[in-house]
Formats: sequence, C-alpha cells, structure tokens
Amino acid sequence: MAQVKVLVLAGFGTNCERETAYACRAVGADRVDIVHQAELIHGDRRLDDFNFLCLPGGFLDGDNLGAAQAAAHRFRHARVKTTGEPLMEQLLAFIKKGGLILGICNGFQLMVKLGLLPGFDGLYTQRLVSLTYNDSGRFEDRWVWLKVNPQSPCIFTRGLERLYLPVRHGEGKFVTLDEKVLERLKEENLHTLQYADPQTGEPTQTYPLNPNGSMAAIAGLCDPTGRLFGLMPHPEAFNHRTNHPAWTRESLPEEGLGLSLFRNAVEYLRQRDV
Ligand SMILES: NC(=O)CC[C@H](N)C(=O)O
Repeated sequence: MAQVKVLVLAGFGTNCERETAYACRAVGADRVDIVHQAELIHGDRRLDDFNFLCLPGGFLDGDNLGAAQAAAHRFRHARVKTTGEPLMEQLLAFIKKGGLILGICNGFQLMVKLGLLPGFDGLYTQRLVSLTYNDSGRFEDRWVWLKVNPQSPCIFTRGLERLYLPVRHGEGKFVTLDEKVLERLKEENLHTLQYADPQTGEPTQTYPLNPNGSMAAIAGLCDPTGRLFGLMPHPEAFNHRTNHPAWTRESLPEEGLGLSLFRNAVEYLRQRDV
C-alpha cells in the first residue's frame, strides 16, 4: 500500500490550513505537513516529497488585485532560492508524476488564475476561466446544496450524488468569456459540482441557492485526469455532525460528508505509487 503524503500550503493570508490538515488526518493520510509558501520558495521544502497538495481557503495577499491574483503571480514567477528552478516547474512536475491537487475556495481561485483548471489537453498554464465578484456584491456566507456530476472524472467526488456544504466568499462567481470553453467543460464533464435546488436536485441560478451567480451554476471544476479539483464550498468545514447548522434538531451521521472528498483522495493514492 502506498503512503499518502499531504502538503497543505499555508501563508500570506490563508486561514483554513488547520481544518484542511485535520480533514486529511481524519481519513488516514500517513503524513500531513502544513508548509508555508516561503518554505517552498526558499527550497526548505519540496513538492516532490508529497503526492497530495491541498490549497486551503483564506485571503491570499488580502485579495488585493482580486482573490489569489497576487499569489498566482508569485507562483508563476518565483524561483526556488537554493536551486534557481522556477517554482512552476516543480508544480507541473508534481502534476506529471500523478499527484492530486485539491483547491478549496481561495485555493480554487488560485488554481484557475494559474491556469491549472480546466487543464484542457494537459495544458496547465492557460487561463481560460475565472472566479469573480458575487452578483450580490456582498460576501456570501451560507450553506448550499450541491449536485455532483456522476459522469465527471473527478477522483474526489467518486460515489457522491449531492452535498450540503458551507460557502464563504466574495469572489465565487464562475465565469468564462468564451462560450466554447463552457461547452467543452460540459462535453468532458469537468463541471463536477453545481449549486442545486434542494427540491428538484437540479442546478439553479436562483439566489441564494446559487450564492454568486456562477455561469451554469458551477461550484467546482476538475481537470480531464480527475486528479485536480477546485471548488468554492468548504468540505473541510463539514467534518463532524456538530458542524451542520441543524445538528441540534436533526439526527445526523457522526462524520461530516465533507470528509468523503478527502477519503476518496487517500484511497486513490493508496492504490498508486505516486
Ligand atoms: N473562504 C475563502 O477562501 C474566501 C476566498 C476569497 N478570499 C473570497 O472572499 O472570495
């Protein structure tokens, strides 16, 4: 059985790294390190020592210039101090070797602004989509119903049909300027997660069920390999029944459904020597 080694990337404004690390440990990851971005840039730590990269939520660089914009610039142009190698090369090698990447909220914003998603044709540096200001013009903080696309190649959502998770963001609206990109996402089933109406179970544009006005109600995307996944909802924030808004009124399973995404990742890596 292969070891599951998780790097949870912290620093410069992230604020969900502890819960994200907790979720990985709760489902049995063998090693979970919270690593500051500066450690990667200085070369003290390396991505190739791990096989699962988590990009947690928060306010990278205070969302100045737009959420995760400065962080994407840093990742794209930084060179590792000790080796001189571009940090982006380390990230692309991590993907090439078969690593998993989970981007949650600010982490998802970083993935799309780096071009890691949607990753058409194995190209991970072309920026084709974005996440922008909510239609409400406000920071949205609520629990939402989500429909999982059963045809999606996404490793993280295997076996799941619908989710109820919290969102907390100001720039969660999924957009693309090219209708052909949206068509291709649908053709390849890369639109893994959609905001849904709990009555019908179907994707919705109705506020606040769709809290930000995302095109095609998209709440999460994966790449064609299914190993890269980004979502605006916070699965790490539903790890126990007491996280659920109705936990004092409803009988709920002990484990929060959010952990299922992390368990799918660990089980996938256990079967592969990455
Ligand atoms: N919870 C988060 O990660 C927030 C993401 C980003 N800071 C936003 O407000 O959209």
